[in-house]
This record gives sequence, structure tokens and C-alpha cells, in this order.
Amino acid sequence: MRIKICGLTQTDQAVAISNMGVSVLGFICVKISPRYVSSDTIRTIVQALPNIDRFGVFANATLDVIRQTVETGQLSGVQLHGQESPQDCQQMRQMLPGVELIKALRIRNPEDLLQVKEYAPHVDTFLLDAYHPQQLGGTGHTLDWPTLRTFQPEKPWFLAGGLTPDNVTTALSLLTPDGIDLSSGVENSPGDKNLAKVEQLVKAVRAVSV
Ligand SMILES: O=C(O)c1ccccc1N[C@@H]1O[C@H](COP(=O)(O)O)[C@@H](O)[C@H]1O
Repeated sequence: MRIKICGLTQTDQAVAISNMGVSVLGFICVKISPRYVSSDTIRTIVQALPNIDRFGVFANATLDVIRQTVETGQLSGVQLHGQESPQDCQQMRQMLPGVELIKALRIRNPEDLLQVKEYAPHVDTFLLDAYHPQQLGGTGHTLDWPTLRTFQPEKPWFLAGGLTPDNVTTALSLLTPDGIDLSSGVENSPGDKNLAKVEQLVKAVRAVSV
């Protein structure tokens, strides 16, 4: 089970969280987000980290911006959280070989899950997040977990959306994602992570999965 903590902005918190057994750190590269960090800030943080996966989160960014951020920020993965098409993903895949490509789908209803078929040939990993009409992500809203019980894409997937140390056990009793992703559920305020909550989360996940 991969554990991704997203929306890091501070080096000391990123280092502490890396050392807790978390497997992926996420950096928000969407300028309108209160968790936004520039590629230079990502590089500064990443250079202080042990060996850990590092995803940049983008929404409808150009290929050039993504390539520049991956290079400067030394990212190992690109999470596409906007309306990127399967063709956009295909182009990205060609441009960034060796970089994990994650397509986030914001789910409004069970029909939205059908999109995975079109994306699957062009991405490495899926991420399911809750839909919010005004916010792209980091909403703290949960998905309707029981409706995802039969979701079994042909690629690994992360469950995101409103997960907390308190509700993660319930989520994992209903679903078997390959990873989980949390942002606001382990924060004091946007971009300021609560280390005690991250520790509580890791313990809760390790108690129910390997
Ligand atoms: O966190 C943000 O500000 C953000 C902005 C734009 C796109 C995605 C964003 N975050 C992603 O939101 C989900 C879950 O967040 P939460 O746990 O519900 O707070 C996660 O995938 C983040 O990468």
C-alpha cells in the first residue's frame, strides 16, 4: 500500500514525513492553490529528502511547463488533475519516458469511472478524487466509497478525497486501492502539515495493510 501525502510546502515537514514510512510526497504546481510551490522551491525541498517518490500535481498545464517543472524539481511522477484528455496523456508519456504518469479523475457519479478505459493505455496509475464544482482538489470531500467496490482498473490506483487518520480504516475495509492520498486531512492549515496526524495515519494504515 503506497501512502502519498500531498501539498508539502516546507522542507522540515517533508523530511519528517519521508522518515515516517510514507512512500510518495506530492507538490502542488497549480498556481491558484493555497498549497502552490514553485519548481525552485520543489528542488530545494527534494534535495533534502531521502530516496522517495515525488509527484508534481498539475491541472491543464502546458507540456513545456510540466517538462520544465519535472526537470527543475527532480520529480519522479506527474499527477494530472485537470481536464487533460487521453491524447494529452499519450503526448506526455512520449515526452517524459521514465516518469510515472498519474491521471486523477474527479468522480461525480459511477458513469465517470468508465473514463478509465480510454486513459488506461496512456498512463501508469489512476487516482480517484471527489468532485467539487469550485475546487480542483484538496477539498476534504470524500467519495461515495460503497459505489467503488467493483472498481478494478487495469492499472494501479490511489484513493484520494477527504481521507483522514480517523476514516482511513473504514475506507480500506470497503476498498482495496494500491495507494491512498491525503492532503487536507493531515493539515493544520493549507500547506502546513500536522506531523502527529501523519504519524497516526501511517499507524492506522499499517494496522490493516502491508
Ligand atoms: O491540494 C490542492 O490544493 C490541489 C489543487 C489542485 C489540484 C489538486 C489538489 N490536491 C489534490 O487533492 C487530492 C485530495 O485532497 P484532500 O485529501 O481531499 O484534501 C489529492 O490528490 C491532492 O493531490
